[in-house]
Amino acid sequence: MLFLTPFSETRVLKQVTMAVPSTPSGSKLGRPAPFTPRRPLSMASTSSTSSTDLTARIARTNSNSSLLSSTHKKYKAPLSVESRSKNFSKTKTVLAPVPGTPTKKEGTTSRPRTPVTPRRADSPSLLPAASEMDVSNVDPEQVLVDFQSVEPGDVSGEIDEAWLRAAELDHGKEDKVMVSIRIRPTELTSAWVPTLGSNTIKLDPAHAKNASSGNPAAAFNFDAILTGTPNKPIYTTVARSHVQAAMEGYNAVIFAYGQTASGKTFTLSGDDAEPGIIPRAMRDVFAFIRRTPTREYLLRCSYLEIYNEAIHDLLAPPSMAAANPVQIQGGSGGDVILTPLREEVVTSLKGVKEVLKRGEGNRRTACTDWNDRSSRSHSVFRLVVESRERGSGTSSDDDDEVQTSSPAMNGRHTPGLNGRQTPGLNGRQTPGPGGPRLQARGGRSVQTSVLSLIDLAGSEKATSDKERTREGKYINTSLLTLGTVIGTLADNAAKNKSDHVPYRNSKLTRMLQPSLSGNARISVICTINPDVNAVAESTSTLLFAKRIKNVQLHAQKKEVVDTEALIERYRREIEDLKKRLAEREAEVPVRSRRLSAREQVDESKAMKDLNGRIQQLTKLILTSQTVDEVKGDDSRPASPVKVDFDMSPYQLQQELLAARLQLESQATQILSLEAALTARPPLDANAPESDKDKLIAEQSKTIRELEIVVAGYEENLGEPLRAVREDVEKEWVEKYDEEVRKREEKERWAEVLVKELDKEKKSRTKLEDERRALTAFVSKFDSLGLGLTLPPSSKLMPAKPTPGGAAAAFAERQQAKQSLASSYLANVLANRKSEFNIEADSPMRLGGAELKAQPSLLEQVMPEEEWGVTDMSFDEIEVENQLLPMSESPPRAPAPVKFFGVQKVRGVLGDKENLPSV
Ligand SMILES: Nc1ncnc2c1ncn2[C@@H]1O[C@H](COP(=O)(O)OP(=O)(O)OP(=O)(O)O)[C@@H](O)[C@H]1O
Repeated sequence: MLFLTPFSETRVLKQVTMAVPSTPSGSKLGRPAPFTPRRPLSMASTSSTSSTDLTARIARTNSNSSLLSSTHKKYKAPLSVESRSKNFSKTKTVLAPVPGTPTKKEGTTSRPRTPVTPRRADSPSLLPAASEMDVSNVDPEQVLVDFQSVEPGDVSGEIDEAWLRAAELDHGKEDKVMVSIRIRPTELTSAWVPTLGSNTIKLDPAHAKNASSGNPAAAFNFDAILTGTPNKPIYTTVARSHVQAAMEGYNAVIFAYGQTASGKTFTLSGDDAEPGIIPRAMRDVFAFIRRTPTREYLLRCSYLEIYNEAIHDLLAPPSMAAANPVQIQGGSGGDVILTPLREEVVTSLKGVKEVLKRGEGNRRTACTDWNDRSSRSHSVFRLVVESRERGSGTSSDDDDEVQTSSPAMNGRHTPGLNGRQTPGLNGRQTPGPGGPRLQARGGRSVQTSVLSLIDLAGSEKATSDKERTREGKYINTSLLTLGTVIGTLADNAAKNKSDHVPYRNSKLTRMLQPSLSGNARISVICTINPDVNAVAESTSTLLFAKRIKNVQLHAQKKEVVDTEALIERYRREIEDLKKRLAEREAEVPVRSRRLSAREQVDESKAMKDLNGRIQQLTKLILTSQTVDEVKGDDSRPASPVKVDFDMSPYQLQQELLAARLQLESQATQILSLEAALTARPPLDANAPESDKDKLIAEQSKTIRELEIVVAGYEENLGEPLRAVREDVEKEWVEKYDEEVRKREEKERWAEVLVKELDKEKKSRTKLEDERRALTAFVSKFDSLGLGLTLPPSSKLMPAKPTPGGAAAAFAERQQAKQSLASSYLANVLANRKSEFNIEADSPMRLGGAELKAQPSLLEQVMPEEEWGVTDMSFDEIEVENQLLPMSESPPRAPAPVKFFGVQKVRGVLGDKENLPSV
């Protein structure tokens, strides 16, 4: 059995590496993997080892293995001569030195620089550009594995039936992470004291001073404390039950955690002599299939590594892997999708070995101060297990039968054998995440689970090599994040909290998110180096182990059912139930006579249950059909792998949108149905027809009564109220119209008035100007001694001039004229008022008092001194008044006065100078 690089190859590599230490690509094989000096290559290479030494070491190894937990006390290490010599035939130390004791090679100031093993250059034999077993190139139906196809040689000959039964009971028992400690054997003094019976480990008090953290005296308790070199007891104790769980449909994760050189890779991968958990798990997978004749399996492997926070596909050709680093995407239901990640279908143990060998060859390892072949990356080997009940071979299980009986599939479901094509393959080399899957069909559901086997890179102190130090930083950071995530999860579980878990802080934790969140069975093997100089690191590892023990799990099986078959099953059940119900109902009259009251109640309850179940199934059918309608041609609802990855992003978006709309309309439909259900009359669905008729009659009666009430209201109460309302409305409409009319009139009146006032203002201004001119003229006239006074009663007497007489006459005449104008205006206003029908008490009233309240310019009498005259001939006033055209508006009245006055003066003066022009 070869899972790792054959020794012969390693030896060649050793020579090449040592000859050309600084040119990794100088190897003919293109794989300058560093030689592990402490690992003997073969018996021939251990000539310095005496047979006495060898015997002693074998004895010690066996005693180590006896330190296993009680479950495996009787384990007998099956070490081959080769493996014994490999592990224990060194001249001085068997094991690699550990951190804290980096025994650098004597006489060398620095060890030969050993770069990290580059990704292997393409070797045609090992790295086909595209594997034929790549899942994108095969029809899943043609590569199924079942109990008949498993080669007898692929099955472990060491299966212990008793243990298997125990494992079956054990693997799903607890919703806790299984945590085991493996102490690497040492020839030096061990700082740790394991108590295997109670599965505890504590620090030897003599070395307590070396502990940097925690309580040095505290004993740690775990699920198993493991010692020794043999890997088989390790596998059976920490991994087998989880492998079994994965085969039964649960996700399972097994990982090794510990400081560098503590034995993680040895535990996971092992070597030829001591195959580790991965090869043993693969053997067990086929053993499980062989003893499960009821199911058929599709097995897909992937292998990746996380190096310096980048994910590399170890199964892809290096050039392709380097160009396309694997990305993590969020999938449905909290899953993560790794893409592009090659998955290879395996049908035999040989196939798995090839895949493992290829992946191992591409891993990055390097010589560090503590480990000659230290893993510089976290490696994850994943086996996706899809299984389905085997068809019985009857026509109902055949694909063709399913096709004809499943219209919803529209012929697009994966066909079976006979050379039919898996849809979407068509030579595609890079399928979407996961590629084609096993289809649920013929009523046979598909279970899917993932078994992840993880070899973490080891935590370490700074090394003497810059490149290694850089890697170490990435390694330590991601391990630190893992610790934080575990710590938070444990804390959340212990205190019933839901604090944010920083999964996204590293690729490792992001990838492990679905498992760490609980949907997986997890087994952790914490490896420790018992050397006294590594106490601090070992304590840290034990504290991590303690924390992860508290993480709560709740792994669920993932099963995809064939909806068509399910619906058919429901339909059959409904038919059956209806038949039973009808039979019971037919018996009711006869039986009810025989049954007691109590029995009758039970009988009715039983019938109610039957009816309830029928309804439930009908609902399930409706739901399933709706899902199928949404998916169109899909037989696997709720499975993300049904997306056609050939579709453009736009098409996908359209599909998504359509699905969302469909969902929304369904949600609305559900709401309205629920509302209808709530509003439904409270009649039991099982009630006899007579009860239903009674209820309907009652409701009809109620409706009629309500109708009468409504009609009565109309007749008795409604009509008078309506009449009153109409009267009131009519009355108020009239009043309202009247008010509107009045208001409009008043507005018109106001407009006229404003115009009149405007006119008056203009004429007054004009008059004022004239008056000033005349005043000036009269004053001048008087100053010349030409003023005259007319005797009050004698019209015939000639005028006798007196000083200031003209001014006085003028003032008098002006006053008379003003009073005349005022009375004229009052007349006009009064006429207009009656014309516009303005009431005496109307607020719009502008004539009379209001008009007087606003003193007219005509009424403002010029002060006496301005005029300079106080007297004016009555005749003149009279004449002047006679000349006033009463029919005209007042502003025009002063014009003749002015004209008269000036003419008269001119007549007297005979067109003398200084008369103002007008
Ligand atoms: N239980 C064991 N019995 C015998 N040899 C062991 C055991 N554990 C580890 N070794 C040896 O110790 C050396 C270092 O082990 P390994 O490479 O597995 O350590 P590691 O923890 O994976 O280190 P790193 O993190 O640096 O990769 C190897 O030579 C391995 O063979």
